[in-house]
Amino acid sequence: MSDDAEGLCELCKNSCKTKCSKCKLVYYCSVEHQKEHWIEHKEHCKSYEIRENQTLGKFLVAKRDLERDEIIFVDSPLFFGPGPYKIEEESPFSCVGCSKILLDEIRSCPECGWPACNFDCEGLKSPQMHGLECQILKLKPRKPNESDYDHFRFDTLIILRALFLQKTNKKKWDALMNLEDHLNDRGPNNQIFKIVQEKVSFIQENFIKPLQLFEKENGQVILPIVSADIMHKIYATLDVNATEISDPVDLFILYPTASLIEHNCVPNTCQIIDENNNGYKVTFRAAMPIKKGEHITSTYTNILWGTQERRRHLKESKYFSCICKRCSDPTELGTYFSALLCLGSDEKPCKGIQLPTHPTEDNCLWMCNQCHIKLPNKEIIDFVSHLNNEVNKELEKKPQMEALEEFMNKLQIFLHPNHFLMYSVKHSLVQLYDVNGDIEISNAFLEDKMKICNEMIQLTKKLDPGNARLALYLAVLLNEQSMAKFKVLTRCLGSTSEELESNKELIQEVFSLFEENRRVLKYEREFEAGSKLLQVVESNEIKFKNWLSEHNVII
Ligand SMILES: C[S@@+](CC[C@H](N)C(=O)[O-])C[C@H]1O[C@@H](n2cnc3c(N)ncnc32)[C@H](O)[C@@H]1O
Repeated sequence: MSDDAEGLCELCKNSCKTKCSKCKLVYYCSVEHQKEHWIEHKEHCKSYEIRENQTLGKFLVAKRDLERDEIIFVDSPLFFGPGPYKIEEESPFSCVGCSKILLDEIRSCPECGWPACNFDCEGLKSPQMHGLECQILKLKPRKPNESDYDHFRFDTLIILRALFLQKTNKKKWDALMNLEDHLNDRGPNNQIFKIVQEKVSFIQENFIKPLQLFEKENGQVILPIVSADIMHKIYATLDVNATEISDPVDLFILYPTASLIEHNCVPNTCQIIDENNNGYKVTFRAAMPIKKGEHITSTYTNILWGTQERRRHLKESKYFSCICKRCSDPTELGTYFSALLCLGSDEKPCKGIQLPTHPTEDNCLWMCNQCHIKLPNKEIIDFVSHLNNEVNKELEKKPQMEALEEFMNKLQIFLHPNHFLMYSVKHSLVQLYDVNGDIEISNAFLEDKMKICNEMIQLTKKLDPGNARLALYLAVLLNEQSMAKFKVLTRCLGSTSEELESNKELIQEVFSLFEENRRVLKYEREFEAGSKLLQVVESNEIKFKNWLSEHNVII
């Protein structure tokens, strides 16, 4: 890449203008000099660097300004496998070789007998998948009356795959051993330690003991390090660092570089995992411009939860207290995503807003911004958790529009219109406000729909300005808004071309919404839900264009 700046060629130190196109940080006077210098430069050819401090441990920082959408890095897994906690007797088995769900005929690995999609599935031989663990699995005798689910313990596979790294890839093993594990936070008395201990005992009894017997009989050591401690460490490392995917299969994937990215409740990167025969490589892109020196962040929690819920989840699962800008601000960056309405008292009714006084302090008081009445945190937590259950129950019923509207009206007595529970109800509701159905709808109805869509669009953009996590949510809203505005056009205008011409602004707005939606779905289109939604958006756009041309509107 060339720009106006000049620098010295990394090899010959002559002045030149061409930069390394990958890291864009160093200059080369010629392709030859770049090639010659590659072995030395390779290690540093990155647009980020790893730093470390007391609070965060290791983290990534931009070495130069990064543009929105720019790829920051592509990471290959250290290893991956079925989730280590899941044993669901009702769910179908997946192939031990390629992880494909086995819905039809179940075949078996010819060596160990574990479920497989086909005898010649490539994953059965692959050392990253089943190739190595097979030699241990086949040593486990099947007990009389043991059910398939008790015998084929898919939850243990990922631990065996991790243990094999000590043998097959020292660099990956060292990387695994060096990741944060928070083992000190998982003392013998806590719940997670007990759950893991049960699994470790199972692995030791059923796989390690037979393995060690085999090793003794054959005078060879297959796996030198197999202690309970090392297994606890692997479980803990997975809990803190692994990326979980559930579609199309449930997998835990551990990445060496992605594991170092720090958490932020407003992430500045988005990640895409390539699930198509590419060994689950992950690509991290800048979701917004990132300035040189800024931290590169991702999110470990659900950004559609309120601050209390996110912080509790992070504390329990990742062992740290988030103090990001969103968590530190009682209004959550002006979104009021956790705000409640103050009811005041019989004598003094109040229409103020209840907010946490110090959101990053556990158990802080909540205070009304008008009457200043204070409420204990516990009371708020219990109340919101009760409402949360009610919302889940209501949405599970897949209610009709009127029922959901009634439910929302009850909720809005207590909750700020932007509260996260209102968000999930309204997001469902706007999709039920059907503008193209058989029932004739009123103008007021259309106005309501557009108002809610607009508020929700603005709110979603504030919560996730880079579309790093909420692209699908935003795309649904943009689509609903475009269809509502389209309906308005068909309504408020007659069918003469002059009348339509006079409403060019609205036509332009509909086009802008379609265009924005295609941008928002740019990366989501790779996945089933995103590609389906994009098809809907594109077909709506065609309908709109056809309608315009039927009415002789020149765009
Ligand atoms: C996936 S690891 C990230 C890499 C880790 N910092 C390391 O040194 O290996 C997650 C851990 O990093 C730390 N961490 C990440 N984001 C943080 C944040 N925003 N505030 C405090 N600690 C954070 C926590 O210890 C967390 O459990």
